[in-house]
Amino acid sequence: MSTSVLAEIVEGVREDLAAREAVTSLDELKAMARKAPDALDPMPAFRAEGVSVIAEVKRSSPSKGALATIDDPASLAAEYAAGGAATISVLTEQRRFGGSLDDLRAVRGRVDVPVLRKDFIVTSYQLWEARAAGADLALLIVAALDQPTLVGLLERAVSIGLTPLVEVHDEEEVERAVDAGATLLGVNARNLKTLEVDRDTFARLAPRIPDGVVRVAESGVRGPHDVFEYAKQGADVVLVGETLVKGDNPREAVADLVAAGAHPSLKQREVGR
Ligand SMILES: O=C(O)c1ccccc1NCC(=O)[C@H](O)[C@H](O)COP(=O)(O)O
Repeated sequence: MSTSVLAEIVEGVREDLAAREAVTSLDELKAMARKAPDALDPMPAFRAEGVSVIAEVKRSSPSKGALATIDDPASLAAEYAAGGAATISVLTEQRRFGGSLDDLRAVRGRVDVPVLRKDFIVTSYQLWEARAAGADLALLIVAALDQPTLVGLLERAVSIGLTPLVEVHDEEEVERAVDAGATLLGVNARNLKTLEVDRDTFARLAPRIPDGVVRVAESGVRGPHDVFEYAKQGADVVLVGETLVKGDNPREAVADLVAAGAHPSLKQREVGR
């Protein structure tokens, strides 16, 4: 994917957003968000012993096309939670990932753990939408935002109770995320130009993330071995999509990842806490 494909995705997101804005005003959305149950804080679990797992509801992707037929996202999320997932990520982008806010609402209605809105968020309207749908976290992708917009969205997210997960792909973006005040920082191993996954990206960038910032390793986790490796490199959290939706026992698959991240030999690792 070239950067222009990211721009293409964001263009589609903006078109879909304009259609929703024509139906629901920002004031109406804010009123709905204020009626939502208080947001859950994912950070205590992320800072606890062992590596936390964010398990993703992912129907399809630009890199792989259709991944799985997910008839009941809430049941899938419930299986993830039963396996020990600390947070459920729901891809809500429709055109390339086949997701929706309906998926997020369904998941929210079923699980007790925090829920992440995973999307290409470019305006505060989408943050209010996330909160109104019951999300507890929202993704902010540094590559999709200029610095003032990143700072503004991060502050807005926090002010309405959402925990922002700030996603980076390279050294410069780490600096921008930290300058913006990120406390939960995701290193995505998927290169946005080629769509290829390079699992060494996390090891390269992790030393640049200050202590106290929670480090999330995103993308390309094939199984327990990758969780173990990311943990050794300092990951506090892993975010896993494809491997879980393509497997036949999501509860067991999540439990295996959680167990790998809690391996006794990891006790001495340095973590960004
Ligand atoms: O998954 C893609 O192809 C993709 C392409 C362009 C931008 C984002 C993309 N994925 C979003 C994600 O960050 C992943 O869904 C998430 O990290 C889980 O990755 P994986 O475990 O490799 O499915």
